[in-house]
Amino acid sequence: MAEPLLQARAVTVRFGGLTAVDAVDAQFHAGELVGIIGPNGAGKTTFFNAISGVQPPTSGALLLGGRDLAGQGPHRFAALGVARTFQTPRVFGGLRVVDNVDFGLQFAGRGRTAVPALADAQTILALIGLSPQADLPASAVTPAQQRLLEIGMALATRPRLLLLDEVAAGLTEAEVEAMARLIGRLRGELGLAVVWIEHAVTTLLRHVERVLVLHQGRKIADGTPAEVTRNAEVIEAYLGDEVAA
Ligand SMILES: Nc1ncnc2c1ncn2[C@@H]1O[C@H](COP(=O)(O)OP(=O)(O)OP(=O)(O)O)[C@@H](O)[C@H]1O
Repeated sequence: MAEPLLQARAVTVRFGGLTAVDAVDAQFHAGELVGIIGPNGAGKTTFFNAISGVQPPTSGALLLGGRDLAGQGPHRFAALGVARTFQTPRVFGGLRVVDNVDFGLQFAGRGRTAVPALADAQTILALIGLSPQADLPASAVTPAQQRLLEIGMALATRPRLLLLDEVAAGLTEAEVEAMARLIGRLRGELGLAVVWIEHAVTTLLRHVERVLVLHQGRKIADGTPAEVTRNAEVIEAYLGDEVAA
């Protein structure tokens, strides 16, 4: 198999006496759609923070393009093709929707792209279905549209690896399905690797091809949805009997 886009080796994040992420090994390859699940407080967001430069790991390595980026900031990760969204969308409410995407275009400092769908802010808005809202202030669009906009801002940095943190939280069933279809297209049409944290496990497992399970900071499983839902430790820690049945 080709070299992974990003490889986490024994990544550990401690906050005082609490080990939020405990020696997690993981690798993500080009074009993969991977889910991350686990109970509240399992360390999912902290792991994302570590692999996007938001939270320097206490120990461990983060290999991108053969370099260890552990301890570097988000700009470095963005410049090397890692983009992420946050649990609470971080859009600039006073700026127009299109200007928010423009901000993303400038953030990673990448002037060119080989991907026509990411050529400029208007094209990115068309991809995520927000062209009609282009000139509205970001604060005026719906919560679901703000989540899409945050994905647009992340796409504007021209990533190779896109990290999505609960982008379907609080959406209606129809919106969740639309979001899942968009995520599938980002992977399918743009060839991005997408790693997706979501509490809506049943939806997630229907769409991803591999899933990592975190529990108390440790990775307790890493496999296909079918493998993970049969895993005794996962069932005990998280899924319960109904998903296993
Ligand atoms: N900045 C911080 N300072 C101290 N403790 C933190 C910090 N960030 C996270 N934690 C703790 O680390 C642990 C893991 O939190 P994290 O948010 O990564 O879990 P999660 O799996 O994303 O949870 P959720 O599904 O509820 O979002 C929790 O016990 C949390 O309270």
